[in-house]
Amino acid sequence: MNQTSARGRFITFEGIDGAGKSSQIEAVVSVLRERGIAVEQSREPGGTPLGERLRDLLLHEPMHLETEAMLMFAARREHVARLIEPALSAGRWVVCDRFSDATFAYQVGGRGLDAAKFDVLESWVHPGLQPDLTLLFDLPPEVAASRVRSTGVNPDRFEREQRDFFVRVRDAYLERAHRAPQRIRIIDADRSPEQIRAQIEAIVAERWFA
Ligand SMILES: Nc1ncnc2c1ncn2[C@@H]1O[C@H](COP(=O)(O)OP(=O)(O)OP(=O)(O)O)[C@@H](O)[C@H]1O
Ligand SMILES: Cc1cn([C@H]2C[C@H](O)[C@@H](COP(=O)(O)O)O2)c(=O)[nH]c1=O
Repeated sequence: MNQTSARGRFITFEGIDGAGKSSQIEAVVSVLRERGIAVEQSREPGGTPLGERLRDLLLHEPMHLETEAMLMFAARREHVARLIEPALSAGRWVVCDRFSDATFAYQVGGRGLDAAKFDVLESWVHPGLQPDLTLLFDLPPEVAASRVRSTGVNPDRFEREQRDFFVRVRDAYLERAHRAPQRIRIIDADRSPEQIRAQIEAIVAERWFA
């Protein structure tokens, strides 16, 4: 490991299912690599062999809501220890599809679990670690749902939730963004992929390459 390299940056993408994060993540990773930056692309739940096994359970296996919440954090513990921290410490950037904001949006906002418990889990699992930048893809749940349907892929446990659930998840994300406006940038995701990509590239350039 290069002891003198500066710590890498941690960028996360968030939003309700079908918001359009996946293709834009690829674009950001390409832009960073073109600038010569070493980037790890990852996702949650997942990102490690064990995390991916937990992901499979989380997305497909019926379970108690608190089991779901704790498995999200178990997968995250593994991810932080094995991928995120080693990469950032070695100067590599990490671009990740979802992180703890998703737990506050889905498990607290969507499922109605107690936020205080997650504050404790967060400070246990990743004390002092927050993304440097979070891009929150915001759009009406009905638009997102129609995008999910149009993929033709069998919906998972979360994608099968009803509109009310996604309204609560969206509201929780927006409330979190309003409390941390420097870190969480809201992207109007109900636009063309080209418009969204241009805005994201401008945000990244302004933050680090101006
Ligand atoms: N800006 C856009 N306008 C219209 N359709 C889009 C847009 N962005 C993505 N899509 C389409 O919507 C669908 C969902 O997109 P994508 O998989 O990128 O979303 P996501 O946020 O990663 O969803 P999930 O969190 O459920 O994995 C795909 O079929 C994709 O082609
Ligand atoms: C990290 C995290 C994720 N979720 C949910 C949100 C999504 O429905 C799925 C992951 O699927 P994606 O299509 O790859 O986005 O998991 C959650 O409920 N809580 C979390 O902390």
